Amino acid sequence: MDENQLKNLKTEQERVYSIIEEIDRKAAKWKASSSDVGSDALQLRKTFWEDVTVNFDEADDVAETFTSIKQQAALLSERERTQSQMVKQLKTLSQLRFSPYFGRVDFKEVGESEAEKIYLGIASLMDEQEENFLVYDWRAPISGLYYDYSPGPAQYETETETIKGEMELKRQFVIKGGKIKAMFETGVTIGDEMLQEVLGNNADTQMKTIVATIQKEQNQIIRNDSSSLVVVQGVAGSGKTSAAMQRIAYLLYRYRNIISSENIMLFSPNPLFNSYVATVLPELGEENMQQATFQEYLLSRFGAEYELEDPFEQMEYLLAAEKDESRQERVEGIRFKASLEFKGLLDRYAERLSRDTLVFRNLTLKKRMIISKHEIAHYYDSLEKNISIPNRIQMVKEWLLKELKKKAKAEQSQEWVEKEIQFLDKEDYLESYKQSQKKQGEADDTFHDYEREEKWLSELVVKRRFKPLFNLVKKLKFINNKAIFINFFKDVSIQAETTPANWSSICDQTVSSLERKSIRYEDATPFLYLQDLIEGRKSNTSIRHVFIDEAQDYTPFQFAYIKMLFPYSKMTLLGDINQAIYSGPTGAPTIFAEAALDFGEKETYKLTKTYRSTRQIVEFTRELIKGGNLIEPFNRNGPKPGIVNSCEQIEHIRTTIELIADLKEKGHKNIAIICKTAAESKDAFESIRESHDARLIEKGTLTFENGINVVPTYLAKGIEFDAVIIFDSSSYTRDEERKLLYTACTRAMHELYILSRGEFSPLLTEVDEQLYQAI
Ligand SMILES: Nc1ncnc2c1ncn2[C@@H]1O[C@H](COP(=O)(O)OP(=O)(O)OP(=O)(O)O)[C@@H](O)[C@H]1O
Repeated sequence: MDENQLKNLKTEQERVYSIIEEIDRKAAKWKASSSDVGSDALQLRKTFWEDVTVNFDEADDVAETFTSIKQQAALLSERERTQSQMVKQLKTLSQLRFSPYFGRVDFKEVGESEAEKIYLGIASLMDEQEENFLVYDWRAPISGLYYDYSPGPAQYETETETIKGEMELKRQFVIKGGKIKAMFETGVTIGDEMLQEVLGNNADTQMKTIVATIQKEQNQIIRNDSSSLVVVQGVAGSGKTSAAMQRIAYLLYRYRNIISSENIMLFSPNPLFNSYVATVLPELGEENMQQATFQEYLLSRFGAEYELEDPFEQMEYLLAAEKDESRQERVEGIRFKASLEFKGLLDRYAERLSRDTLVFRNLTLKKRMIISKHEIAHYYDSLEKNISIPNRIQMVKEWLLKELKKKAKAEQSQEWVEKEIQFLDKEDYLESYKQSQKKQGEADDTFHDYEREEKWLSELVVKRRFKPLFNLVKKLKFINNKAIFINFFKDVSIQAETTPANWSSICDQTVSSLERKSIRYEDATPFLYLQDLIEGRKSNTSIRHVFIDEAQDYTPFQFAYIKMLFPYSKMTLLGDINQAIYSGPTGAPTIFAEAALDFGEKETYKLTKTYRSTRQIVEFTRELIKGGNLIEPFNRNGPKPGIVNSCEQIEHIRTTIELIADLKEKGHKNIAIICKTAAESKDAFESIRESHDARLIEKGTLTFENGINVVPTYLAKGIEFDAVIIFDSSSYTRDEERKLLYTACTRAMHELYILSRGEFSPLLTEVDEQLYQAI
């Protein structure tokens, strides 16, 4: 370091110290007022009832009591809210105290004589007078300069105008515990040195924030606030998930008075992924968004009534099943059912249904018919055909509720009711007595006590018995959606141009599985779509922004359905067509099909630079896919991938065990043995468990832990490991398994090894031998 650099470092460190002093001053002040608010809230809770005027004597008094309670509750909740905001602010202050900022730009605005020094951190910090920013939030408009420009002419947008000027300096810091550990002047891209340092670290079971090193092209995605649909097609490891997480943080900041974390929804690829990204937003001082897998949504809709296949089971079938006629039919079915043409067929069918009748279910009680499906159909058919199906359904519902009430009343005199009264609890008798006493005071006193109680009890018995029926009707379960869906497949006359030639066999397959109450993954979304066309579903208005990660795994049909569920939401899709492991074995269209993305204002971004893996791993993995030469590695070095071609089973296991020991020895904390299927994973796990403390990851697993994880590819999606061992390349033989192998290999950050239990995969034979080491 030369003298000048030393001087700069000293000045910057002094500034850090002065910032920490300010943070401490603020923290002390806030702590004091937070404990005031805290004790206020505590006191309020303690004395809640003392300050409330409680009087139930007259109607007016009751109203007054109610208002008084409401006021007191509002006061308490306001204090509690302030208190929780203060706790949050104190937490942010303590994060800032550890590392107040990571970047600085000196920007001289046109017309100004001096450049302003802009320091960027995870949150803003004002000076004591609350006049000047000591640190700018990385999401503030002015902070855009840091991500988008190198020293020279630069500009940023505020809500109303473009501010132009000259960037005189751009500097990066690594500050830990209030000490500057490193400081670089940076050029066009944000510090290679800093990225080297970040990316060279061990993989973690939790994703990290990247705010200090966001790249220009990622920044555009993060800060796009004009498009209704943002589509990111980025290669493996290009920072799609990272960009999504920082984008959420950005939107929460940019629209902080309009949206909060509850208004943002992230569809993630598997339950493990939820925990993988769980700490990113809290690290940035924000709360986590809503998060679910699409399968979780489907399950919540189908409930326990059906056996619902998940995408993993579907894939396991496709990978393992013999290539016979039945598999071929299923493949063609999956392909067609993924398409918008198929959705069009369901629309046509629903249109036809609106002129026809629907299929209903009998309403029965203990096998006794209460209202038959024919009666329901009769009422439904009597309604005007030009009323929409969902509206007619609502009318049927109202009618059924009334009918049920009548039936329930008539039921009270039945013999079974009297019998059942004898089995009621003591509490019920007591309650009937109380009710009867209450009634005694009222005008009509035609009953004797006994009769009054008896009446009340028989009402109770019938009400309890009828309750499930009322619930069923309220949930529209009187519609036989399964039969309506089956009828669609039975009527093969409804066809599109793209309907496969063997459509009628596909339909037979579908019907037979539906009749067993088993819903295949490819049928789940179409089933719900048709159900929603019939029942009419209230769209979700609270979600304002939907993110879909690993978007390539969604079909155009599923995306259209998601759009229907969230009609008022903006969407951000992030995916990589080369990792489309579900559509790989079937050739089904993905969300990236042009028609699927026909959507208002759309912006598409392509990310071709990859950050996760070393240059050597990227140079190897990109050979596995078509068009891989466009993938640009980040220049970080490591050993070339190793390929071990062992044939014997015993030798294969011995090599795996030794390799894991080697990787552990080298200090890798997070090692994955990636397998093609769940069965292979089990097998691999059994083979190594005696020698190594490993963990088998299955679809029910909720978190990754550091150590040795044995995992099928589809559960390793979106996640990364220090070192990856592909357990058996010989199981990837078909071209359609290319994406699966590519996805598995691209999980590696520092080291990649490929083992084979027999001949190594033909998909690897085309790879240039220079790019790997044969071991
Ligand atoms: N700008 C950046 N600064 C620092 N690290 C980055 C940056 N961009 C990406 N990374 C790192 O690269 C790795 C891959 O990022 P991420 O998982 O977001 O990529 P992805 O495109 O979603 O990958 P995949 O599609 O393979 O799952 C992560 O370790 C992430 O922290």
